[in-house]
Amino acid sequence: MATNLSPFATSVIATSLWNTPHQFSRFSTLPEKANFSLWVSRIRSINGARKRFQLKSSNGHPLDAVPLQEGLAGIPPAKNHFGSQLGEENFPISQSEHVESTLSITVVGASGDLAKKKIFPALFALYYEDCLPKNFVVFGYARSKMTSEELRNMISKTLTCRIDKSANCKDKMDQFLKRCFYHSGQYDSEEHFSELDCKLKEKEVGKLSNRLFYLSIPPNIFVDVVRCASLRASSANGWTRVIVEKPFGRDSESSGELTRCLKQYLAEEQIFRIDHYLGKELVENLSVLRFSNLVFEPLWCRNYIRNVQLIFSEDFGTEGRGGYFNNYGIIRDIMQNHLLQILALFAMETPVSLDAEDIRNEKVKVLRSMRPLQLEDVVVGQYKGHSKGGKSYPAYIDDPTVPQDSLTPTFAAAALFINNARWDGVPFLMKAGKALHTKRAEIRVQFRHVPGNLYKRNFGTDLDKATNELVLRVQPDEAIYLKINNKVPGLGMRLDRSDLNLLYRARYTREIPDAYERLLLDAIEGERRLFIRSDELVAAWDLFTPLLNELEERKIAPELYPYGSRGPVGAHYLAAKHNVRWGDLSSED
Ligand SMILES: NC(=O)C1=CN([C@@H]2O[C@H](COP(=O)(O)OP(=O)(O)OC[C@H]3O[C@@H](n4cnc5c(N)ncnc54)[C@H](OP(=O)(O)O)[C@@H]3O)[C@@H](O)[C@H]2O)C=CC1
Ligand SMILES: O=C1O[C@H](COP(=O)(O)O)[C@@H](O)[C@H](O)[C@H]1O
Repeated sequence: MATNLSPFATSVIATSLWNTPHQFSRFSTLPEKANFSLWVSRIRSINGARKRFQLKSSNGHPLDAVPLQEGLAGIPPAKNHFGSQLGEENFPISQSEHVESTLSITVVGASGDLAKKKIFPALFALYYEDCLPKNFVVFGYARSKMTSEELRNMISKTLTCRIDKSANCKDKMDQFLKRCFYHSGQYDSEEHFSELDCKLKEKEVGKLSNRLFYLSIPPNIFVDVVRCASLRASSANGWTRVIVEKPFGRDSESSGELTRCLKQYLAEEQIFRIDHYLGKELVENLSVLRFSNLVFEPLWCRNYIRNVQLIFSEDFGTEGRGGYFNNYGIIRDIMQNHLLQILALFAMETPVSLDAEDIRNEKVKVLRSMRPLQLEDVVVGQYKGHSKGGKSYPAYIDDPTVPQDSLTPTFAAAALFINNARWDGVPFLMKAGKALHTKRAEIRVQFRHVPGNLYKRNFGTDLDKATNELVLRVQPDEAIYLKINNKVPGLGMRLDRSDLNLLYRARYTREIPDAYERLLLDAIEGERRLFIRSDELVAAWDLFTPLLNELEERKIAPELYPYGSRGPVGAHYLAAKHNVRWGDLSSED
């Protein structure tokens, strides 16, 4: 198997083998080339090192990664770029065990919106929290002409200190910025990536180099960059990983093609497909809530849950991103990835362990059990211009980069079903929209009615409203609350609805880290739990592609809704068809 992969990919397989004894069976050819007993003794020494190493990734579970701050008891034997053989001559153990390591992070597309808004600030936050290794550098790479000093100026404007931790912040920023450099180059130029490689080597000299590339660029240039980086700028002696931003294709075919192309240069273990919703605190908490509290897990099935709602809404339009958005639409932008990932986490069976593969195995089973999506179970909408309080808000098609006759949905609602024993018949309703009345993301779980409820007549007419509802408010103002029925104090017997509320800002003074911090840290640590595996991606696209094709082939016109409204009325009919009332509509929310 390894012989068909690039040298870059082969070195990563070696890394995996090196770090996880159980993976020997998967890639059994590689250890045969090396001295097996030597491998085993190294693994033992790595395991020893792990015990001393304070893990900092988001999973409280032993990692596959080589500890970054230890001396290097875990250097993988590697092939060099010219394909020389794996083996001891490349990595004499006596040397490797004493070599210091360094981490080089290259943000490709450093001049762009995401890099400025999220990636550099997240890297700084990790530095500030002492989560980055002692030796690290950050390189920005893009076509824009800029000096390192200009890059520092640019990113210094977006770095912020935590409110709860502002001591020495200015000094820390200066120290961080000193570690940031820039290289201008074309995305398809091997020569320019060779130049980057030289600059990286200058910083890494004498150390074992681990390299992380963050592709913060439009998807049409992903493969060029991966090719150039893999051939010219991958690490010769440490690991090389690549974080890929969405979109991962626009349907099954293009996504498959992207995966195939990436895998010409990278092994699956090197690809970190990011879905930043998986890095959000409340999404992380979903599994904790369910698997560490006895009160929830027994209820987590069709017998007790009436429906589940996954809601995403933004109170602004596609401003500035119309060009990108028009080619994708809200279903590809939010539903096929962020909401579907949450659904899979919500609905999966208990994984064997917290290991990334165990969790992703369970998620993929859910995705593959989804009932094919029917057009009649989907509503699409597009926002139109609207004036309110003397202010006018644009229509989607007012964006100069969007064609006047665009049918691209900026809103969608869908009813999905999971064809398995746990969830048979339970509607999972998704709703995602831009330019709505509020900004919010939440998971709502509506429970069934209490059978033979003694207090039925004390609820008045609307029994539906009196069922329990569990809400995980992902953002803003993170909270988990459970709606319960209780007696109003007094001599009569009147029932009321109240919330048992875990409001994060009231419970914890600590600022919640941004999702990109968690995900970057995990990629650095080699923790793949929160990244999308290729089979998950296949299953996600297989679910949505037929629907997307049908919408496009039949030129389904989206229902127009005013900017700042609650979205198309059709979403309510869809919910009603499945006996559901959207939970985000009640007044107390
Ligand atoms: N922005 C966001 O909030 C989010 C973005 N993403 C994804 O992250 C990635 C980066 O997003 P974002 O920063 O907004 O993207 P940008 O459009 O800002 O592009 C990033 C950089 O790529 C270069 N670039 C832009 N267009 C092209 C092109 N057609 N050909 C070659 N190079 C180009 C530019 O750098 P230069 O000209 O200097 O080379 C630009 O600064 C995208 O894949 C996006 O889908 C995902 C989630 C949210
Ligand atoms: O991936 C995306 O997410 C953002 C919303 O992210 P959030 O963390 O601010 O909720 C969305 O605006 C964008 O369209 C989409 O590509």
